[in-house]
Amino acid sequence: MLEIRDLSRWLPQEAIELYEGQGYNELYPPQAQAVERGLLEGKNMLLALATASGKTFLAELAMLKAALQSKRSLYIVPLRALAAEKFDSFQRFKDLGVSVGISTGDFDKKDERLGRNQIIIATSEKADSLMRNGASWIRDLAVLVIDEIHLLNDVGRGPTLEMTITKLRRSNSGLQIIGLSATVANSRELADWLDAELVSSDWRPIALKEGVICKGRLVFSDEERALEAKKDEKKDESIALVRDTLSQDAQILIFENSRKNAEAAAIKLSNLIPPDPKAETLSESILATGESETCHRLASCVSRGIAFHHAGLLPDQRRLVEQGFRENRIKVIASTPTLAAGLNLPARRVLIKSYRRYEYGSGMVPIPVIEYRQMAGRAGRPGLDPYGESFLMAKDDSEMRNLKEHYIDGSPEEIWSKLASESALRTHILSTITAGFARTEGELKEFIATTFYAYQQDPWHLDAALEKVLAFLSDNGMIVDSPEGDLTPTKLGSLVSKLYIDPLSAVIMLENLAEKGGREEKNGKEATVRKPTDLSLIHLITMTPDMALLYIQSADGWVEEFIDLNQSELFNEENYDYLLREAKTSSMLFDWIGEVKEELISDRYRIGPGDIRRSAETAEWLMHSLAELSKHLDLGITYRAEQLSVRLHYGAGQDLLSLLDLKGVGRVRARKLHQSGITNREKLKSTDPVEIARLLGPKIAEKVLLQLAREERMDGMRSDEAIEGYGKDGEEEVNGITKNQAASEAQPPGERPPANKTKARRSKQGRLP
Ligand SMILES: Nc1ncnc2c1ncn2[C@@H]1O[C@H](COP(=O)(O)OP(=O)(O)OP(=O)(O)O)[C@@H](O)[C@H]1O
Repeated sequence: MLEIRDLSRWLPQEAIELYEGQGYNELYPPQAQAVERGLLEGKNMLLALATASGKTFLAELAMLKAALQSKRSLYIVPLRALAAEKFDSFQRFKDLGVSVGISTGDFDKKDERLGRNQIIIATSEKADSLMRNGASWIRDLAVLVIDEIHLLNDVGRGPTLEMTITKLRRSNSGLQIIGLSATVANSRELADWLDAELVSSDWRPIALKEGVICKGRLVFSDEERALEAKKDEKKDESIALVRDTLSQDAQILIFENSRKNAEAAAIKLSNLIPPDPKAETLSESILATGESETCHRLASCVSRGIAFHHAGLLPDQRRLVEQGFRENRIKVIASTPTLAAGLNLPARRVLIKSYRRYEYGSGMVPIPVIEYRQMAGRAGRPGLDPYGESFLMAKDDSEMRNLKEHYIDGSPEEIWSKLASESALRTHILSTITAGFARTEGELKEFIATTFYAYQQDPWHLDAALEKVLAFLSDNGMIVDSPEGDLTPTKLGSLVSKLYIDPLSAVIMLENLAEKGGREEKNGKEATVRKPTDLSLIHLITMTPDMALLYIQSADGWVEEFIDLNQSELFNEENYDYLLREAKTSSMLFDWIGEVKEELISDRYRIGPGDIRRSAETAEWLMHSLAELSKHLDLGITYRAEQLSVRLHYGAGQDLLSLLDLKGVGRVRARKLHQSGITNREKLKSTDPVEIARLLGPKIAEKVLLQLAREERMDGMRSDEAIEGYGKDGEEEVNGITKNQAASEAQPPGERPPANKTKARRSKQGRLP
């Protein structure tokens, strides 16, 4: 047994007291094992432990020890929501004099200042982009923590994570790597790749009883209980389970396999429970986040202590639901599996309503055991529950036996590197070359040989793909590939890598712009050479593999009409199915910048407000990239594309641009000012503060006036940082428009709906090398 105070060998008394103050007395057995195996002596560690078994605490110890020796740590997480959760949690280290930074935003920034912190939290995409953009501190790390490292197995996120780890290991000598993982079948292999000690265990601080609900029974391996169901609950036993849970004054998380089912389940359950005064204020806070139908539905459920949770919600809405559940104001959450991915949100009970999930191209498929465990492992709140219970649902005894055998008694799967995909290689090979990790083909192969992919399987599989990717990069002017095997990045290659876009996206943008301009000559016809319109530029970015497109549904007949009407503004897309999806997505983005109300967009395109924001963020980032490409290649659309990028950020019209980057003034308030004749900043500065307060309300008005006063003072002496990257070609300064500084949360590709699918479709179009 190892007590917290025994850690004084490595950590100062204040750190020990901080944990003791939180109620920690002794280390959990796997934690003690990790310390005994050298966690605090700089050893690399792979901690393959059960959900909620205290992995983060071990990472904290290693990072604190480094910080107190003035060394820096990087903590990589898969999701922005998780980054925010860790950032909030690590704030308590401030009392020890340890500063914590977070970076999840713009992909083409160096974020040099972040290096002043001793602990830095970033998503894997952001860490990758920081390396591409040459942040110096990222080559001076003592500890690297990789949360959810088993995501190396994920087609979307895995390759970026794998390349980021490989590069960080190469550029930081003496780096201590700590991988936090779910239990996986080949954890030994992963540990060996990392040169790490393996601590693997199923130990949990709270016992977990795993069962199956079948025909009115709760069946566990050692006992069986009857589930009391009312007559009308026989068809849906989940209702009986929720009622039973609520009668014990406990909370339950229900995992559904689609957003629709999650919402339907919450609505159905909320009809069973009377309004709860404790949840009323929370419901009001949710209503204040938006006006969409989804928001109203959520607020109505929450008023009865029930919620749904999925990626179609706005981040604020998700946060309120999570917080409400932690504070026990919400008793039931019906969620898609997003909630299982690492958020610290335990409940007494977990119900996995369907073990099947829809997968594009394969139909309904059973979820992996790893995923089942992540969901089931949310059951049981340390210190609060005597034990946790999780349930699967079976329609008959045979299904029950299968579920028991496969999920409850079965072993988790192995994880496999997903690096070999051509689209992943295209972007990562370019960044490997531009960031100086490989200057020749030989060095590139040597670099690849240090990846998890090469550790698991013979890298010759990669050779053919590598050749193709190098040919693509060289044919498209991103690298110079000499006959001697030297690989030199071009200016274009470096720019594309720094912008953090798929090289194929850049090629699609550049080829289409060139074609449009040259159409007259190319076809030998009397066609007018048109200047791309705003819609053209929006369509152009939706043609790239970096943009996740909306799907076409049966009610979308209008999209064909949209295409016919706007034919002259759309670029040439050979595949009609893609054209339909691109047109639908472009139309949605066009509505967004045309200030169409969010709830109308939600209804028209049948997407959640969270989806609108995510699409807009991705579009903003791609449009900014287009502007940068234009700036460097003199394409003549820099100014327009940059303005469009800002409009995509705010979802607002061109005429509001000079008002939009005032903090607290969104598109609605900016329009209000504009309609009252205050059409720009100068006019705002000369408006009577009383009038501003009347239009914006006193609080926002005060904020705005303060900003204006600060601006006056700063006039003429804007800091270099504030205008970084701007005014380089003179264009940007025409209207005094400043950089959209608020656009700091561009969407990491890993959080978009499966980019690999969008990428795959491009190869079908024959655009790949
Ligand atoms: N030794 C300990 N004594 C008391 N509480 C602890 C101890 N270690 C961790 N905890 C608490 O247990 C909870 C779960 O810990 P933690 O979040 O570190 O688990 P995890 O394994 O990282 O979870 P996840 O699988 O969700 O990533 C936290 O509330 C944490 O404060």
